[in-house]
Amino acid sequence: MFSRAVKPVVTVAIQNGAKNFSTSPEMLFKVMVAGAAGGIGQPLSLLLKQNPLVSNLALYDLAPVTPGVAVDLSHMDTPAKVEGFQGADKLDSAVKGADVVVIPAGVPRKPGMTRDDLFNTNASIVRDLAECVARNSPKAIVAIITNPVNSMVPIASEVLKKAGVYDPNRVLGVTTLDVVRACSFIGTINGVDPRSVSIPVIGGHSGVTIIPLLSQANPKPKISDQGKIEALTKRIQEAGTEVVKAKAGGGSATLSMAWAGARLTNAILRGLNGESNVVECAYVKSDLTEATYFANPLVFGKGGVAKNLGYGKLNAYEQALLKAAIPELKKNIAVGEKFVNK
Ligand SMILES: NC(=O)C1=CN([C@@H]2O[C@H](COP(=O)(O)OP(=O)(O)OC[C@H]3O[C@@H](n4cnc5c(N)ncnc54)[C@H](O)[C@@H]3O)[C@@H](O)[C@H]2O)C=CC1
Ligand SMILES: O=C([O-])CC(=O)C(=O)O
Repeated sequence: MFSRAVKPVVTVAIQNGAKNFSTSPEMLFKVMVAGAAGGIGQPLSLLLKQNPLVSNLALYDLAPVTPGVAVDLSHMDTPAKVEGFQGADKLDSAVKGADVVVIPAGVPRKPGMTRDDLFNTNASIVRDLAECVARNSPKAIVAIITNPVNSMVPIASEVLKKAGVYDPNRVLGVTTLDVVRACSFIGTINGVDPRSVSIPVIGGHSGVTIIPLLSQANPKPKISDQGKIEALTKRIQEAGTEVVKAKAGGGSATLSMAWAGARLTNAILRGLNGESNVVECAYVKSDLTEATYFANPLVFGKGGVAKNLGYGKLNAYEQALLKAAIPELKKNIAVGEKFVNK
């Protein structure tokens, strides 16, 4: 049975996707990965096994290879204790005591599909996982990677609401890959290290709902004309499809997603650990726009989302992008809520 470890204060360096930084971990946390044997789940678990804030890594999946993935990772000479949980009858034990539940369980796209085409298969997977969180670890922070993210977060939220344990600060949709891509593309354009780039990407995680705020990028992309700004925006919005096409039927982004997922999980853990000024974008319950869930920069703290930083000033082009995104987001949210409340 898991019990949370408390470690003496030491200074360690953590590789956080974009940035190197130091922290003093006092608390260590249990992270559960649902879908841990998959294309995202395996490299995500590999990255989480290296995180000094993780004491216990629970790897849950339906796939028969799951116990083997856990044994494989357990041989890494890092402190996190790894346990594998294969099959639905092991789900409750996997979730029990989890501080963070990361969900990349579900089917990915093939060429020609939209993320919404995954709804019918993935909705019940996320619903069942959220029910398990409500039963076993209602205070866990739930980070949902499974697509369509715009609808999956409302599903998990409605399930937790029904169970009477919903805390909007603890349920997030993972949009970090959009930020990672924007930083990567701007880094290339500007000829700088992409780790030195920061940019908010707001809205949601599909097509027109992905809104990179290039006007707020630091440094700004070295592009003079509006046509090129629009082309870069489009590339970020369609980057998932770029990978789906390149993999030609072999799935969607897995490695860059694992990197992005590890980055967001690390931000969540740093917040839980009491570090201040930990900021990442994620898709959460929101009253900033007419869409009741919305992604933008958030401060993470001991209870998950500590502060919503909003999205600042948009230029005319970005305002038009936002206008186009809202009806789509509202539709995606309604579909998710209806699935639980039908
Ligand atoms: N939020 C984002 O930015 C991104 C989201 N995704 C999404 O992540 C999801 C996973 O993608 P991949 O890892 O490439 O797929 P995959 O098919 O390689 O892996 C999915 C894993 O989930 C497992 N699984 C299925 N049903 C399950 C259940 N009920 N409980 C536990 N595990 C279950 C499968 O056995 C498999 O191991 C997809 O829905 C994909 O669209 C992918 C890339 C980026
Ligand atoms: O495009 C997909 O289906 C997977 C995904 O969400 C992404 O890569 O952004």
